[in-house]
Amino acid sequence: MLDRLFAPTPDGQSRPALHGAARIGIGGPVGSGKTALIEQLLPMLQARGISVAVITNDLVTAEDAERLRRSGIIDPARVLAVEAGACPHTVIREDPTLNLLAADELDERFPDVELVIIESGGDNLASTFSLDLVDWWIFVIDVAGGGDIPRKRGPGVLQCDLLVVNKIDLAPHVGVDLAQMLAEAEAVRDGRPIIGTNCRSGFHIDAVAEAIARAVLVER
Ligand SMILES: Nc1nc2c(ncn2[C@@H]2O[C@H](COP(=O)(O)OP(=O)(O)OP(=O)(O)O)[C@@H](O)[C@H]2O)c(=O)[nH]1
Repeated sequence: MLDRLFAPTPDGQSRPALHGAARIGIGGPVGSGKTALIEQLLPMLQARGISVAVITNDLVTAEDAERLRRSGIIDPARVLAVEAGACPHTVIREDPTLNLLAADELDERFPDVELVIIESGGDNLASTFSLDLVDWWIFVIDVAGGGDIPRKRGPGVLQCDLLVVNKIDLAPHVGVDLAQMLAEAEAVRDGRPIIGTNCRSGFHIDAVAEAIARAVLVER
């Protein structure tokens, strides 16, 4: 099993993880590519020898969990679904009990699991993760949502540990100046990490996997 590192926080401090596997969050607006990012990340993380499990959050269905279970890229038993039944951010921020219980269940069922990925239901730019739930979190926005998203300074964009700007392949089709969008994202985040990805082709997913490994796992 991997030794755990202390997860770096936005203020540069480190805090100990009190549970078994490292827990990371993936949030962002509806349709930005959160599930697609997980589908790309899983084989890459597994290829590094990292034992992974996933928790998905949907409003009233288990659609994202079913999609991952059917994908063949992960043991279906390692995918748990939380049905939020309310605004998705409620169960990742205000009261993450359901997700904490699901993560504890995965720790118990699969003692070898080193990384639990918690995908939030699609939300708005204000959604953020409680640090009681995750050690580190990614916010996914996409180019087709508009080049002005970073300028809106949503808490998700500002506070996440890693901002993923997805669907960069669509920039020319939706009239977005990608270089400007990335520069504005960098400016509002005071230089904290941003990665532009294409979750259909897999472009730059290796950089996301590397960022996860560096943040919450001993590199391998
Ligand atoms: N062109 C392009 N399409 C993408 C990319 N990433 C995801 N998509 C497509 O965008 C759509 C939404 O992707 P999902 O992964 O379902 O998005 P999501 O954020 O999980 O959606 P919700 O769970 O409903 O919030 C799907 O049709 C994907 O195929 C990308 O990088 N480029």
